[in-house]
Amino acid sequence: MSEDGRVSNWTAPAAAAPVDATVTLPGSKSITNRALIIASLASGPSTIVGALRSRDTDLMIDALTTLGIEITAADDDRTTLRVTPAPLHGGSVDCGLAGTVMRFVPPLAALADGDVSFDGDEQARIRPLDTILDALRAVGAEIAGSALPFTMRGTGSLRGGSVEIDASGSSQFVSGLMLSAAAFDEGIAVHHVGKPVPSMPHIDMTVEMLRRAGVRVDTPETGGDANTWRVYPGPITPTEWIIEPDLSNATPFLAAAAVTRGRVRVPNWPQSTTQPGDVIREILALMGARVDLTAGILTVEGPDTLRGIDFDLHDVGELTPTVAALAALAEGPSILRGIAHLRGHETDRLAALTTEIVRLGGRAVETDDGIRIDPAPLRSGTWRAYADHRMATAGAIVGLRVPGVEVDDIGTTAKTLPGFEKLWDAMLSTSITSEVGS
Ligand SMILES: O=C(O)C1=C[C@@H](OP(=O)(O)O)[C@@H](O)[C@H](O)C1
Ligand SMILES: C=C(OP(=O)(O)O)C(=O)O
Repeated sequence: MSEDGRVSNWTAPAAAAPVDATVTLPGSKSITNRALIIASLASGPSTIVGALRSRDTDLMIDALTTLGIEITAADDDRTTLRVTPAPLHGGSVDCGLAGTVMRFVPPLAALADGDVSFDGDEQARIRPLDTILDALRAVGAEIAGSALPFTMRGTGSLRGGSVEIDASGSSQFVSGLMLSAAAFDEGIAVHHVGKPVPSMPHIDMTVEMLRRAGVRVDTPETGGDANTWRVYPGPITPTEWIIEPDLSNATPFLAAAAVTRGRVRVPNWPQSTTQPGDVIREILALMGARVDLTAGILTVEGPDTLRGIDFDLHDVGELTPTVAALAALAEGPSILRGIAHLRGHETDRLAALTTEIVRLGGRAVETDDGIRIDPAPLRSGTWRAYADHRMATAGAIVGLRVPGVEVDDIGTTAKTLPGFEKLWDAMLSTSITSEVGS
């Protein structure tokens, strides 16, 4: 759905020629929403430069503002934000379909003086949440409910302490607990038990950003305890956050080069990063593309023959829809593994991807922990997005090579990349520099 609530059908443009474009991406959702939480609990005002403005980040801004934080955008630039902390009070939070809002805000809301009610989109109500709410209860919070909608009965402080959780369903349980924990009386020690935690780079991102703001954090690597992350109580330093471009959102554009024998350049690609999107370089190279990162510009050139891939995406599950679209257009079989937890993303992504690939004549089957995709000619038809921004962009990739693919709800890309269609059209309109703005 688009921001104004309309469902918008969109015929994905087929590439008449190899794409040749430079695409500048807006800021990272994950870094922006972490910066907003950390800045809200800091000991003074912080600045965020290059913030993503999208449904997920605007929901985060609204949530924090509702609880008392002052967040203002620069007059001439919506992506520059000033965040001024204030005592937190009760309110009502709309999580939309944003995992980062529904998992990162409740720990902060436990510090509010008053009730904070949470709700979200219908699909958000079935996303896993009880793990983090149970953890908050175990460290002193009073909460009515165990999924959306629920109410946090804030008392102005939270004890904190040690808690054991099974975070195999989402890394966001660990990140959410850590992000606000410096403001808990005893900080927090999160001990994970269960199958491996997915999306570890996102936990690394949390740790790195907390440390940048002066928070003391122990990890399994630095603290000595396997599967335990510890955040010590203490002040959070006001910080100037410079947000990297969203590398996961870059992947459909890079895929466009890979499937059209074209060339796409993405400037401002970080030399080192905790964003999982960086792994697209390895994936595209394995599929046969030429990948080069020089002077901050990532260039991908598509191969004559796109190879299938056997890849464990457990750490970088966010990339699955893009990789599945690539695999559906590849010459050989692909196996995408390690991603059972994607059944709890915006939609059940394993079911959604296999259904949509098969609907267009492709060969895809769900496995216990992923998808197997075999080469088959695809035909025109409707590609359903299931209110999932990355399903929508996966349909756009397929449509580059299969004329007549209609994405039923391209507006859902506004979750993290408003203006996606404009940017996609600009990429296709030849070798030009295209930018999506605020
Ligand atoms: O912490 C984050 O910013 C995210 C963590 C990951 O969640 P899961 O661990 O639930 O996959 C990722 O898929 C999501 O898009 C963003
Ligand atoms: C899983 C995703 O989002 P969320 O932050 O809502 O979990 C995603 O963006 O791929």
